[in-house]
Amino acid sequence: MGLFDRLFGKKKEAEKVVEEVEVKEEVVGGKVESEEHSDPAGDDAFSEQAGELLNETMPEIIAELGSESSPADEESEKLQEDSDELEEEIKEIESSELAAEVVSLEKKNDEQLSEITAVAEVQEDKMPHNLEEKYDKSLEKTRKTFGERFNAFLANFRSVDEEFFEELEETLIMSDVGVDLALEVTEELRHEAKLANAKSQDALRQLIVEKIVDKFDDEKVPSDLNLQEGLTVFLFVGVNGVGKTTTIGKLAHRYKEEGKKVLLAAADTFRAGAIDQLVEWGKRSDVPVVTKAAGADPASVVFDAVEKAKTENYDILLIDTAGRLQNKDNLMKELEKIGKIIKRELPTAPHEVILALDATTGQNAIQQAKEFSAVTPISGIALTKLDGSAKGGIVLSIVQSLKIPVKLVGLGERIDDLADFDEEFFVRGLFKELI
Ligand SMILES: Nc1nc2c(ncn2[C@@H]2O[C@H](COP(=O)(O)OP(=O)(O)OP(=O)(O)O)[C@@H](O)[C@H]2O)c(=O)[nH]1
Repeated sequence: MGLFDRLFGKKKEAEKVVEEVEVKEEVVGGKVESEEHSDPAGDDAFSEQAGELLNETMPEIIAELGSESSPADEESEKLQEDSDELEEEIKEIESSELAAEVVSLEKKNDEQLSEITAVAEVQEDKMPHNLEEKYDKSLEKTRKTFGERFNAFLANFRSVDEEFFEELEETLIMSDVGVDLALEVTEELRHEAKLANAKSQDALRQLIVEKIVDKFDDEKVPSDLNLQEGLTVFLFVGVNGVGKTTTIGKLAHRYKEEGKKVLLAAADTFRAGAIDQLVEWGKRSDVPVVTKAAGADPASVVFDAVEKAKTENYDILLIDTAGRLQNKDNLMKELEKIGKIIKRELPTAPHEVILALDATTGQNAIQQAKEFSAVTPISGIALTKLDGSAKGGIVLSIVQSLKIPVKLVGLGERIDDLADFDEEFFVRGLFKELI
């Protein structure tokens, strides 16, 4: 292969042909030119010669151009092969890099998983494992606020005088124990020689807490739920958002777990969302829910539910109602109608009318309790969200001023975060750091 070919490859073949032809033409031309003057008659012969020459060389050139195994092709094939090899190599590198990346991602994933597991284990360790621990944990916020307020009051203590009692009264009211209880406790302490003789903050603290606990104990009303041998009907009332539906769901789960036959009734037909929410809780606890479309008469839902509960031998019927306090007359009429229907079907029912109150709302909850009590007799209170509240002291206030027992407490959002009220766990959880 000549230098030209090696340098410029097949692409230059055509140019080569053209050049060769030109060179030949030049030669031919030269002859023409040189013989033009001496032998014009030789032109034809020369043209003939040129033609012959062209005829001889062209097929060769064309053949060479058309040949499949031209050096240019070989070069190109080689290049192609090289490029294919390179591509293969790149692919190999890429796939090995990818594999390495996959391995490193998997490793990262494993590390993250084990981190999550470790965190979950720590959380699980922190989770209260028995009821007392649950109370203790739920009352953390209340205990802290209560304790801080109380200790701040005692830190200012100089002597047990009138100013001291006024401050004590104020501190107790601020701590959500309720005005009545605060006044009573303070009044009784005024006349106790023990307090007047107390010399240290610790002694004072102990005496005051003792007095609050004793008063609470004196006033307390039985807090056991009124369960029947046969069907027990619970009617739940309370304003929106206090945790009424959640409490029903948790209670459904509890009784279902105990092997009881449980039925729910969505008599809060005021909002479609409320019906859906109860249906959802029904699914979670695997218990049926009697429903009607939003806007239907709540009393008709109650009627269907009591009928079903009776004829199909249910043990527990939990009825959710709408708690519209905005219009007390309507609420009263609605609850009266529901009550009448229940009584007509089952004269001893409802066995419990539970008012759900949100512990985080403090004195507002007491106000709600007063308003509901004026509309319908309340047999017990479900105090929800005790775990998120710093105002758990209202339990004392509820018992003291309303004389309605707190029967259930919500200690979290999980399905099993509902407990019967336990006075001892509550008092210990509330005051343990003060004694
Ligand atoms: N932390 C905590 N959250 C609770 C508790 N009880 C209920 N909740 C939450 O409070 C919110 C309101 O609860 P619901 O059961 O929907 O309240 P409701 O009174 O039925 O409200 P409506 O359905 O609007 O009538 C939800 O996010 C619940 O998860 C509790 O004991 N602790």
